[in-house]
Amino acid sequence: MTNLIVDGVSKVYKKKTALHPCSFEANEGTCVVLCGGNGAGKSTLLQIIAGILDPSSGKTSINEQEIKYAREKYLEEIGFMPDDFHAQEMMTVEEFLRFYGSLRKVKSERINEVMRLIGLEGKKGELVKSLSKGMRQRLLFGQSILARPMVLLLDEPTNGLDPYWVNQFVTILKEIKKNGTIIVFSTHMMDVAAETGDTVLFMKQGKVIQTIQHENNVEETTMKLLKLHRQ
Ligand SMILES: Nc1ncnc2c1ncn2[C@@H]1O[C@H](COP(=O)(O)OP(=O)(O)OP(=O)(O)O)[C@@H](O)[C@H]1O
Repeated sequence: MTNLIVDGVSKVYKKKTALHPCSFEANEGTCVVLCGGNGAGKSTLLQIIAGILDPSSGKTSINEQEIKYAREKYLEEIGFMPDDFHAQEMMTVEEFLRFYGSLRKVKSERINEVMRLIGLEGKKGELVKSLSKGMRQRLLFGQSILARPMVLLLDEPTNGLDPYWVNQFVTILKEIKKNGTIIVFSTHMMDVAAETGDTVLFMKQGKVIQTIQHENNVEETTMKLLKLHRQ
């Protein structure tokens, strides 16, 4: 059974603490959502789990493989969607997916399947730089799921999506969860958090101030989260 353990990870930049020690566990087929206002520490935590940032303390492991001792094995299990593009603006949509697919030996059929799933088949010859914000988000999301990772990490995947694609995104996540993947993602959309999260971690100033175990009442969870935002 796949299992992700985040054990006391923190991040300090010079004198600033971006993330206080944070711990949680997630099992196969479950979703942990990170909520909280700007600067709460969500991206920092995701980047540490993704192996992009080194924590100042603590450790993360997937199936008992700790990143520090089995980096390659650990990273093989991860799909990561960053919050924006960094360098691939001059690739076409198809080139972008094929490039990332080749890094993980993804078959051509899977690349076409993902292109259809994210609704960008008709845009496959267009340059990334010419895409709208929502289309870019869909492409970044597509890249993260290409290799059907065991652990899927998504930084603000709903940013810029129109209501149709927010809905599609929720449907796709539920399917991915059914296949056993562990999902951890951040969002400012409380209803999406309540709809998809088995656990919601509400963060403020680098600390998890509340952990909500979602028990199928989407409205109640949404209201709880909105209340926390107002505090
Ligand atoms: N490279 C860095 N150097 C110094 N401080 C940083 C650095 N990166 C992030 N921070 C600080 O760490 C804190 C947490 O930032 P983070 O990006 O993790 O928040 P977030 O919850 O993802 O916010 P948002 O919702 O705005 O994306 C912020 O106060 C931010 O200014």
